[in-house]
Amino acid sequence: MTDTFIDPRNSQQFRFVRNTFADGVAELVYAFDDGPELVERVTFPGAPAVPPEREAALAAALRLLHLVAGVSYYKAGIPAGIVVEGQPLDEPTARLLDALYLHGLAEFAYRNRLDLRGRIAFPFKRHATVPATAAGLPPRSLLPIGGGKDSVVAVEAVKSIGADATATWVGNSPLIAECAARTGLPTLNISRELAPGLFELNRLGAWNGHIPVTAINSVILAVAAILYGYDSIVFANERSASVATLEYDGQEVNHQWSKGFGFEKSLHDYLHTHVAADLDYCSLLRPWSELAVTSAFARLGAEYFNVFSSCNRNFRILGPKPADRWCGQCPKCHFVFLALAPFMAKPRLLSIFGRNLLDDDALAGAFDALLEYKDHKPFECVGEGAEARAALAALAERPEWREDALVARFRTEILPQLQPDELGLEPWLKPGASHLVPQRLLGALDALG
Ligand SMILES: CC(=O)N[C@H]1[C@@H](OP(=O)(O)OP(=O)(O)OC[C@H]2O[C@@H](n3ccc(=O)[nH]c3=O)[C@H](O)[C@@H]2O)O[C@H](CO)[C@@H](O)[C@@H]1O[C@H](C)C(=O)N[C@@H](C)C(=O)N[C@@H](CCC(=O)O)C(=O)O
Ligand SMILES: Nc1ncnc2c1ncn2[C@@H]1O[C@H](COP(=O)(O)OP(=O)(O)OP(=O)(O)O)[C@@H](O)[C@H]1O
Repeated sequence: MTDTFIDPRNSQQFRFVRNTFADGVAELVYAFDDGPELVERVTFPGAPAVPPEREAALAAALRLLHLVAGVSYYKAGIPAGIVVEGQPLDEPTARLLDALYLHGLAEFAYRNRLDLRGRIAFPFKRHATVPATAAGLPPRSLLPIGGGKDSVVAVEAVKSIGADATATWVGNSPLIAECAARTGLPTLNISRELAPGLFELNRLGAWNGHIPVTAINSVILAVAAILYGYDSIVFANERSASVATLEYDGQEVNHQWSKGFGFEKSLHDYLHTHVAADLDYCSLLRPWSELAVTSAFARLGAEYFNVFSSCNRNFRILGPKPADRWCGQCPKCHFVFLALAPFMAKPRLLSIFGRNLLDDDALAGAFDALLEYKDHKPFECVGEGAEARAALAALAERPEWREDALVARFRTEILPQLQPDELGLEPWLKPGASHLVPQRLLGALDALG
């Protein structure tokens, strides 16, 4: 092993070296060729010793975490070779990872003009895997909190049926901590420290870009569920997250790929067969569009209006964070402002954002992209173009909004080009059929209807 980093774009192999777990700290170790080790640490506070019937599940969840979290490091070099030290993977594990790395890095590949098709192939040995058994997990849920409207809506729905649940988040965001405290639920904060070597590799000119962070958070929560004893992990990923940002050269690029239903179903099934038969993974908001979620948030979220934020710039590890909770400049701020506007009193919305984003001519291009007018949807966690158009069409009819610069522009320039029967708000408020919410929590799903 050498001790100096070189540009990983010249490497031949990405190696999953080992993972260890002691005193509540998981160490996930990677390397390019025989270069320095990259060590990510995830700390589970006050982790108890697991009972014997959960040991196999914990080992399987930690191994999966090692494999999934590797995507942050693999992307730095994308070498042709992938080596997994230790016990060979079985075919279903390799397939899960192939899909995650290919689709979860699709935006990264598109923006760096790379083609990862045919390049990512996790090695596996064909052998029969003994299916995971039940780990004796008690009936309580981990509710991930992201600081924004989606998790608030899911939390309030779960609270409404009195289910036993813990508000959980990964990382050290004070904003998320404040939202979690506001839920009134018990809380669990898991720390995650990326390998410092990744930033050194970035300085050396490594490939860089977006990664499927929800997949990583999901598997961190799977480890937590086994460790602390929870039978379900209940995310707040809406239906709209499954819709691609753009398509090119016969493939879809979805900024939110690991928030989509395809990944949810794959991980749900994998956890049952390979980790613990009694561990459920689902998204409570899966049947709902972004507009249905903002409508529910306007109804259920008043307690959070002065603490929540959907602006992802708050959650940077390195880059500058906004002075206020909403930067007002990113697509996420623009979309959430627009999606809340039909459901919230205008003065309330302006007090949350500090200004009227729809009365700012300079933002015309930004809102056009949200509408998929002259541009594709931005690479951000935003709803479908059609729901953005429905929201603006609704505002165009409201006296308090219709004269604001961008609403007036929409009325005169864009609306005449659209089909009136495709602009209704109501269809967006109806649930879709697909979800994986377990029986015990179905009442929470009903609470949103
Ligand atoms: C907060 C954020 O949006 N960050 C994205 C941004 O990174 P930036 O350089 O501006 O800041 P940092 O977050 O401090 O990242 C520093 C470097 O570390 C890499 N990195 C970070 C976390 C991680 O888990 N793995 C990593 O490798 C990162 O690449 C930087 O080099 O731009 C980056 C490049 O496009 C994005 O990768 C950063 O995104 C974060 C991983 C992140 O947490 N983003 C979520 C807010 C996010 O995008 N969520 C999506 C869900 C996507 C999914 O499929 O799960 C969403 O809400 O739609
Ligand atoms: N740091 C985190 N730790 C654990 N879960 C997270 C974290 N960040 C986001 N999540 C979860 O990932 C899912 C997607 O995040 P997303 O940012 O869309 O949700 P949100 O912050 O609740 O709402 P918004 O769309 O308003 O930002 C949600 O279930 C959220 O709780």
